[in-house]
Amino acid sequence: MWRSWLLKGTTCLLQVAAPRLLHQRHVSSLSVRLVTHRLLHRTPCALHLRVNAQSWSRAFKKDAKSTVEFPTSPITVTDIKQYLRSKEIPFHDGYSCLHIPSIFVDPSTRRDSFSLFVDKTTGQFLCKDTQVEGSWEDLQDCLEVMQSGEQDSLSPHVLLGYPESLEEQEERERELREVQRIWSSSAPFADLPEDEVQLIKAMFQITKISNVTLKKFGVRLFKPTRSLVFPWFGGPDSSLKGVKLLSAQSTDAGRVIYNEATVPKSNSYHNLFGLHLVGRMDSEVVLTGHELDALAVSQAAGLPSVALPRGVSCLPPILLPYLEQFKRVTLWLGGDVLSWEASKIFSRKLAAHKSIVSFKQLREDVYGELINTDQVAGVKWTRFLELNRILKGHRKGELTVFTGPTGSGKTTFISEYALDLCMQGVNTLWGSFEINNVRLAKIMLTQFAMQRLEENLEQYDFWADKFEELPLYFMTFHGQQNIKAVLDTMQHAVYMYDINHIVIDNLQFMMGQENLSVDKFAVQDHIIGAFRKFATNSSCHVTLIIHPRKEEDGRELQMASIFGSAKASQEADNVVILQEKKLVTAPGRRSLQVTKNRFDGDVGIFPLDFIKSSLTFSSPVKGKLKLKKVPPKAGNEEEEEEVEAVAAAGKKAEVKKERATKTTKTTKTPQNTKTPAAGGESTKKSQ
Ligand SMILES: Nc1ncnc2c1ncn2[C@@H]1O[C@H](COP(=O)(O)OP(=O)(O)OP(=O)(O)O)[C@@H](O)[C@H]1O
Repeated sequence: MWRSWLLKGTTCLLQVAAPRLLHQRHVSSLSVRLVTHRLLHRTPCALHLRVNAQSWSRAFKKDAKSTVEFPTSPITVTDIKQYLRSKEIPFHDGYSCLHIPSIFVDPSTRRDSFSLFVDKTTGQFLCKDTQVEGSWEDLQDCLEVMQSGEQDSLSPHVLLGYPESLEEQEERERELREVQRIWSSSAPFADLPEDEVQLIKAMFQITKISNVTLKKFGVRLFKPTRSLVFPWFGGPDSSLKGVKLLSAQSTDAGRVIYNEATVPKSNSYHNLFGLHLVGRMDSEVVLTGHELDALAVSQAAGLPSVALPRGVSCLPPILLPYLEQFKRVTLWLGGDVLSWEASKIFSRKLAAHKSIVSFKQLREDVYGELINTDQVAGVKWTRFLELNRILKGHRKGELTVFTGPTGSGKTTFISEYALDLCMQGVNTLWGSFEINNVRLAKIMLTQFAMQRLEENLEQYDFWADKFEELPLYFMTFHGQQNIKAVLDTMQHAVYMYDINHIVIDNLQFMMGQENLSVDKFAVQDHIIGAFRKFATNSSCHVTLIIHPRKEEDGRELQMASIFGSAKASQEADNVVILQEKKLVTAPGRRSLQVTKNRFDGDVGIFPLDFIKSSLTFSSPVKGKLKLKKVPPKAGNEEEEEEVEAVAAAGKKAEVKKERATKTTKTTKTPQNTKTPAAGGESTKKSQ
């Protein structure tokens, strides 16, 4: 029964998959709507984690965390090929990488002659034999050094130009010890009594997964927290590099909540779970969003299967070399719209042609949209319910133009608006040209913690640790910028981090570099048009803040206050205005007006009250709070429950405080309130 479902799903998908283009890999999305849910009777938890370019395993250079630099010399595959030819380096043209002989392995001991992979989009390289990785510039330097010294190979340590700081080294060693500690205190399923095995399987809704499959993938049980432990074996010696812990908890409402935690931390957890089981000659693989799905596929279909480290949220390019050997990659990510969209984005990265589609491909997408109308409407805000009522949600590929009077709080509002989405897993990139990233991050952190951290400095690390987990990146630009440089950076970030939302604050900072002999509004129209095109082509939402071109005292802003021509207003999918009515009785009172909504045409306006202490515009959440749980740490289940309870109490106190500040300024929020992500963020639920 089980197997027949799987095969049915496979066949169905293969019928709708794109006709194979010459030299192209077959990338298909399995119709999980038909399969996975029934297969395991469970829906894996959503992953809301961040990946950045840091690699735990790399022995050298680390990127500045969460900042996206302008790629100094955007590279093309033609440039890379030309360079390699000029150096007489042979290469194979792969799907997403060029393969060259590794220069870090002595030619006489090379196991695989083409084990160094150069990413066709970024030029970044990875040697699979030695794990050495670096930028295109690094590779060129290495090749120059090698050829000028007439050497056959280089030491893998040649790139140790950026030694780890003592702190980094200590952190890495601490993590390694933690990995070993968890692993050695975890039990293989074969060593557990059968009744306990059954209980655990029921908890994770994997009763059909056999002990043999669990053993094959090395899955163990960490008894103190009853978490499943998924190992990360990597490197040339397939050694243990990290672990992922998955725990399941039942709620009073009878739902199951899955939490996961990784060591090392999520931003350097680059594991394709199950990769160590893939043979060198395998030419087909199923790529799943969750470890348990990889087990199910392997058991039911007997196909090599690997799981992404962070589910559908991203496919880090650093993993692409490991997928190069496969002629067919089947994406099995989930049946919801988010997963469908991720499948499309990932398949582009894996080689599907960007500009050719047939209705055969579209047909499944159209069907998906028809049966998932709510998800098609986009990610809902948890702090701005009125915005959901009007705009229905935040959708990929759209352009939102946002304006408001000078100094009215545009940046402050959009910061909270974007933070809300980011807290729900929308990978977000900020281009803040007016205020620097430290100030912006401070505003966001205050909004995240919903309190003045200046007065609660002892809580700083707690909130900063949680904040660091958000999939949030910042461009490092400041002041006037050239639009092309900004667009190149955006493109790079979408490729590297699967960015879904880009905020540009604000358009005026791109105007200065353009040709001023041309009409100013023509320039503005041109820039809006460029962002529009980017949003559509990259399936990424762009929120563009624009200063109004004219403000008249006492008069509300309208669409015509922003745009130079009707053409520009046509480009935007949504137009949102922060209206400011200066009332003596309520000086902070603003209204948010939606004057254009291409999705379903609904427009409207609603009031916003500003809470100065937390820099938030969202209305305090009424009733019982739903709070996100802290990812489990070994042995702290009790503490976790306590944290939740304290969090709820802390939040109530905060709301009370806001009311109380009107009469007195002496009330303080409780000290040492270990509040996890608050602000009405809903608990991750299994569906
Ligand atoms: N509703 C409000 N009431 C009072 N102060 C506010 C309100 N919203 C924001 N502020 C404060 O006003 C200042 C300016 O806010 P912000 O920088 O967000 O405005 P802006 O519209 O982006 O400004 P600009 O027009 O210069 O780009 C900040 O100190 C912010 O904390």
